[in-house]
Amino acid sequence: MRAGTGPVIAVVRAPRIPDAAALCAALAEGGIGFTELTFTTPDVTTHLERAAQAGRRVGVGTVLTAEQAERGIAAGASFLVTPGCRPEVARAARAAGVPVVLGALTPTEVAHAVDLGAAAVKIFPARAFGPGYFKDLRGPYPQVPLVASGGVNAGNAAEFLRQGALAVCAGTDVVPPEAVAAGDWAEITRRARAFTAACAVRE
Ligand SMILES: O=C(O)C(=O)C[C@H](O)[C@H](O)COP(=O)(O)O
Repeated sequence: MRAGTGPVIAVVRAPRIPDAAALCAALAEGGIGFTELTFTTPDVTTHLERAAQAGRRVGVGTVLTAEQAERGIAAGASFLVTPGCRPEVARAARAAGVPVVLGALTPTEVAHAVDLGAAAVKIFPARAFGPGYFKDLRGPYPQVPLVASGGVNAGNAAEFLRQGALAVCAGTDVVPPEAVAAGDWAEITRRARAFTAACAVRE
């Protein structure tokens, strides 16, 4: 995958999800095929099951422990995401053969995440250093798939991709907690469409 063509992952951090399958369908309608539900949502495993059974590509994020990793995988998560480098989560993912995206911020943490077997490294919070930081990281780490997460929106996503992120995470810009809780799927499709349209980087 070359820079600028990567997928978008919607990160859902909502207090309530009325219908996870409908939520994923609304995102897919707007061009976002990957959804990350997070452990800060109550009953996240129930939502994972519902979305996975509907055939959606759904993963689980904010995974901090091996126990959470195992529960997420059992519920149908096809990928795991952590906010920081978590060796026990990496081990559980490897044991189950499920890809894990480990969070990192500094160059040292990026190396640690790679050593732990990360399928990709999530630079979080990406807003802290901005898009130019991805260009800096790609110097020493040209082969490491970097994902921008935290503060990415329709206004800056293309720049993160242009500067070297292979994928971007869309959180509150695409899935505002209140729209999710209200089951406003039309609004979420509209936001997903605006985000993916803004990501269409042409080089
Ligand atoms: O859990 C993850 O995977 C995260 O990366 C943490 C953040 O919740 C997301 O990155 C969304 O952040 P915003 O787009 O700023 O709303």
